[in-house]
Amino acid sequence: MIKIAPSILSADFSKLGEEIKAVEQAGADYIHIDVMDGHFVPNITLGPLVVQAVRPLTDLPLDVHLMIENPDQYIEAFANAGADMITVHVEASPHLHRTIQLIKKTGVKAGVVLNPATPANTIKHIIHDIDMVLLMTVNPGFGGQSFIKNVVPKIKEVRNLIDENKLDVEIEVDGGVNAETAPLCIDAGATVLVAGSAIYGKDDLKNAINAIRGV
Ligand SMILES: O=C(CO)[C@H](O)[C@H](O)COP(=O)(O)O
Ligand SMILES: [Fe+2]
Repeated sequence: MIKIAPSILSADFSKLGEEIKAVEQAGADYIHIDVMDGHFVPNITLGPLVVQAVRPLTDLPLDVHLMIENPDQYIEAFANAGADMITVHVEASPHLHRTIQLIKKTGVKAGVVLNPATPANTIKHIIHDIDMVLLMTVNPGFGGQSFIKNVVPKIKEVRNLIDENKLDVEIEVDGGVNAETAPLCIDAGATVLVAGSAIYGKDDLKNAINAIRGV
């Protein structure tokens, strides 16, 4: 079954609690939280305090996507705030193995994110150590951008890498995912789909989630 992770980046922050409960009731599997620092990406969003505030509002796993420089410095704070999985960008983590070990030491699931232009082979030597690969299908920094189709063959490459090694690693796709682009990701081997504008931009959240899931 394909999992859907609504991105709260597209939610109305003035009523974040209601927005999170609404997607949980509409069938979401994870809550995707986009952390941006204004350095690694040209936008600033939220930090551990918001994750801590969200934690008691839902039973769903909190999927924290760190788009920040020096992720090692903040991993413990996000884990303590209630993250269930933390993903870090390959491009922001020069000592990726160490960073993954730091995440695992806190007891949360660890994932690695690749920007659209970053090749699949950058995770070849870390794939045995992680729970999730997050493939960006937009350049990170903003919601509401268009899906970059040229990333689809990379989803297949990562799927092959995982299957060849008989690993239980999720492939998550993030950026421009909607009812039209989701089937491309699913056919290529993705198991978790992040969507912000294609869910929070719609009146009927349940229909929006089902349409992306392909139900
Ligand atoms: O990481 C992200 C942007 O950097 C967001 O998760 C992503 O953009 C979701 O928004 P949308 O579905 O509207 O593209
Ligand atoms: Fe994200």
